[in-house]
Amino acid sequence: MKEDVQKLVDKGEMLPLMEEFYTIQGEGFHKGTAAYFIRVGGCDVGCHWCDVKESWNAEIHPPTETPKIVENASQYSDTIVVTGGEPLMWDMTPLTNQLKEKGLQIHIETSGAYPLTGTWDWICLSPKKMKLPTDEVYAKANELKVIVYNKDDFRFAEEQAAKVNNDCILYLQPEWSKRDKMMPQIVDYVMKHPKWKVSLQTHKYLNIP
Ligand SMILES: C[S@@+](CC[C@H](N)C(=O)[O-])C[C@H]1O[C@@H](n2cnc3c(N)ncnc32)[C@H](O)[C@@H]1O
Ligand SMILES: Nc1nc2[nH]cc(C(=O)O)c2c(=O)[nH]1
Ligand code: SF4
Ligand SMILES: [Mg+2]
Repeated sequence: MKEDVQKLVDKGEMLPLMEEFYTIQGEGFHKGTAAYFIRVGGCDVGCHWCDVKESWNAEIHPPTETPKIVENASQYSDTIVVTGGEPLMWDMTPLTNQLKEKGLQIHIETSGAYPLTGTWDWICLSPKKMKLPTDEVYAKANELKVIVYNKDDFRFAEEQAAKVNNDCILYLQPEWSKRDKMMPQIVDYVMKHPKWKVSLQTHKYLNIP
C-alpha cells in the first residue's frame, strides 16, 4: 500500500471496504428492520465457522475514503450497520462522526476484541473465546449475541453474560452449520434460563444478503 494511503487508513479516514448492501437486519434485537450494511475488511480473530472468511485479509479490499462511504450509505437508509471483518481493528471515529453529521442511526456488529472507537447508537457484542472483548465494550454493549456451535458455548455464554452491563439484552444464536443439532438444545436452554432469547440468522432463511 502507498505510504499516503496507509496513513489515512491508520487514522480511519480510509477503510478497506469489502462490500455494502441494503437489506433487512437478520439477527438480534433489530431483526426485521431495513438497514444499510457497510462491511469493512480485516479480521484476525479466526473463528473456524466464520461465514465471511473472505473478509479476513484486509489487503484484498480497496481502501475507500470515509466521506465516499457515508455519501453512498446515506442515500439508502436511516439505519447503518457497520460490520466486517472486525470493524474495531480500525479507528471508527471518522466514519461514525460523518454518519452522525447526516443524522443516521449507527449500529455495530463486533467481537469487541479491539479497543472501542467511534460513537454508536447500538452495539451488538458477539464475543469469541480466542480473543475476548475489552472491558469497555462489555460496559457499553446493548446486546450480547453468543454463537452456539457446541455444548461448551452455553458455559461460555454465562461467563460472558456475567461481564456485560445489566441493561444488555442476551441472545443465543445457533452457528449456521450446526443449527439442526443445536437448535433443540438452545430452545431447551432458553426455557430453563429465560433471561436469554433466541436469535436466528433470518436473512439466511429468506435468501437475502
Ligand atoms: C461475520 S461477523 C462480523 C462482525 C464481528 N467480527 C463479529 O464477529 O461480531 C457478524 C456476526 O455474524 C456472526 N456469525 C459469523 N459466522 C456465523 C455462523 N457461521 N453462524 C452464526 N453466526 C455467525 C458473528 O458472531 C457476528 O455476530
Ligand atoms: N441481513 C443480514 N443481517 C446481518 N446481521 C449481521 C450480519 C453481519 O454479517 O454482520 C448480517 C448480514 O450479513 N446480513
Ligand atoms: S470475529 Fe467475526 S469476522 Fe472475525 S472470524 Fe469471527 S465471526 Fe468472522
Ligand atoms: Mg452475516
